[in-house]
Amino acid sequence: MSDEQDRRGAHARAILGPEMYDRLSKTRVLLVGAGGIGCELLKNIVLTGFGDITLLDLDTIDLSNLNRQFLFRKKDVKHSKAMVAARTAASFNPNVHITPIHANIKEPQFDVAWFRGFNIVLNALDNLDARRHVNKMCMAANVPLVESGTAGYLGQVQPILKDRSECFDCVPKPTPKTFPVCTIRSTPSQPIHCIVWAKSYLLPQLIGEDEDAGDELDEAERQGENAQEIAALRKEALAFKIVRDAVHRPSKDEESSSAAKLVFQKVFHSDILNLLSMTDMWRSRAPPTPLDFDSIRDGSFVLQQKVPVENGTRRRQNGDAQNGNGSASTEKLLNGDSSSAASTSSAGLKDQRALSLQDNLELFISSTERLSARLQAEEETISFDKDDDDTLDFVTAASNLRSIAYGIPGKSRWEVKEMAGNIIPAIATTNAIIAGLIVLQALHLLRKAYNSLRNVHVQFKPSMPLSTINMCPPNPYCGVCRDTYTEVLCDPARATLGEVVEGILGIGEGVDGVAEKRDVSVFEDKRMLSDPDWEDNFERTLKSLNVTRGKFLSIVDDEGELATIQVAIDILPPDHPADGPALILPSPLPQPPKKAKPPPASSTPPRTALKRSAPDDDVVEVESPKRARMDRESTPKRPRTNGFVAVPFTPSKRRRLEEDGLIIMDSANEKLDDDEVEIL
Ligand SMILES: Nc1ncnc2c1ncn2[C@@H]1O[C@H](COP(=O)(O)OP(=O)(O)OP(=O)(O)O)[C@@H](O)[C@H]1O
Ligand SMILES: [Zn+2]
Repeated sequence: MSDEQDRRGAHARAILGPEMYDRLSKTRVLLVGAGGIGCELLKNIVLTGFGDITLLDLDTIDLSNLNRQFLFRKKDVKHSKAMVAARTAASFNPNVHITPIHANIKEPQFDVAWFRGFNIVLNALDNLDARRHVNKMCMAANVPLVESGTAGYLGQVQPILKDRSECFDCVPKPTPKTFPVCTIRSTPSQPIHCIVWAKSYLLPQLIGEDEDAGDELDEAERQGENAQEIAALRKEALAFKIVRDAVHRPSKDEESSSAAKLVFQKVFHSDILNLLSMTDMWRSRAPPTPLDFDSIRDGSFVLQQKVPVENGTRRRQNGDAQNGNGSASTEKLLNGDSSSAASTSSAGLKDQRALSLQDNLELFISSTERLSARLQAEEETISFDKDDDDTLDFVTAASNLRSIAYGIPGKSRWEVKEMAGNIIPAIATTNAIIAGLIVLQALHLLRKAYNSLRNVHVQFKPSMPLSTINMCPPNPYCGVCRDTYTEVLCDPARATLGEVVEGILGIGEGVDGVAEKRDVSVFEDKRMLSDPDWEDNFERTLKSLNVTRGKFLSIVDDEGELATIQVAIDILPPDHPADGPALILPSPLPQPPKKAKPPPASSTPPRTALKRSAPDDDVVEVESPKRARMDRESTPKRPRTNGFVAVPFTPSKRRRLEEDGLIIMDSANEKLDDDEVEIL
């Protein structure tokens, strides 16, 4: 060791002890995420002396990151986070080797074998999906993981070690705020309902990936779904196609606001008139008011209903603070006096300014025109991004217009950004504290000092900012870490599903001590690929079933006696002869233990556990003809809507809305599950 190296590491060596310090220089660590926590953590592990760091992030640097992601400078904006962070941090300690990767951790090349190449994984992510994925890969590869997260002043660090501690999925995560779709679709009563509508329903349908519903409806008709419903869906799909086409290809001759006008008249006028015709719906709630494009523009529009006044911006917006005349001024302002709104709020930032009805209409027109121009230029579809001004303006304007129609207070662009983007202001200090705690837990894991491991929480309590919880053993019903993990090396273009499944179960030719055939179902994620009475896919190659490198086949015991086997699909070694076998099975074959008996009916197992392993899980995606068969046989028919929602959703729309956290209720009387929150 050089003299400089010696001096540089003197403190870390004294604190960690020479043995641990020397080990760290050879420790291979994967750090996933180079954002708020990731930057702090990279600095920590570089200075502590972790010698071999792989840093992975999919994103590029945004201006808004610079206030806390201190490894980045203004000149780095739009460059890869992983690359820039690695370059900056490398200069802190020349003894450390950092490999930056600009990619999504879910990509297939980051398979189980790749994960196994690390001694420890540190998560510095910001979303559930990626966290779950890394957790599962670490369970499969049996690599210790430190999971972390912050939200404003709150933070959490969770060390995870297979078979010794709870994994990330042992405890079900609370579902993010959810809203019954009928509330979003027809009966909003809060600003957030209108924001969700604009962001998750209108915007995707207008400029997003909403595919042509025609084929889906044809299929639904063939499967005998209610004809009246299908007809209503077709009519609605056609009406929307006209406005969608207008935005994608506005006609050159007409005035430039014509596409925006078409959309406006459909969603804020015709659709509202339609809803009003369902008189039952408005017996116990205030009916909405249809808006009118031309009369709002020329200032002659008169809004019949009063919009309730909310504190803060709304009060200023309505001019009440100035003239103290509540409802009269509300009406005047909503009907178009935008100049007064602008002048009364001139003290605030532009984005915090309250918007009048006319302001919102103008913003709606201009943002629709901007989005339309982008669609005609090079972008095929555009999705919501809080940092994309055009989509944010559109959602701001559309949600406010809807709010006005329903007599709900409006929101400033600033507030819409916060609500639509689910933004909790990031606090640099919380990230720094959490990053320090991650290193402490990582050191316990590397030292195998398992009794010292703790879940640590940073809390908003000045008298006790940190609290710790002793490690809990895994949840015996967890559908992730209680599974048995194994791996096959194969050429997915040649290996068949049957060869893999029967090979893993020890059935068939060439296997010593032929095993008794067990009844199993096979899944890839939530797609069912076979069950004991339906093995048609056994002849098909993995590739043809889209089961490729990085994915898992789940072999589920139909009796529910044995743990599920998760088979990771990996590629053949590079020196494998081209004419060699298409499949290398693990040796010894996995021996799944007996599954823990489910708890009594009153204490239902965690939702996530059920979601992962239950063979009768809902199958939603239809990806192959085989799957269509599966869907027909096992998915109960959707009950008829009772007229509460004017037009039901096509299956793909339902799926997307559900992914956005919306619960689709087929009837107004349907009850939400315990872990779902209805925002009233
Ligand atoms: N699947 C993934 N693969 C790789 N990196 C990911 C993945 N998902 C999220 N990340 C990265 O994790 C990091 C999380 O950091 P952070 O929470 O500070 O988010 P941010 O996007 O930098 O900031 P903000 O969301 O507050 O604007 C981000 O840099 C993000 O790109
Ligand atoms: Zn678990």
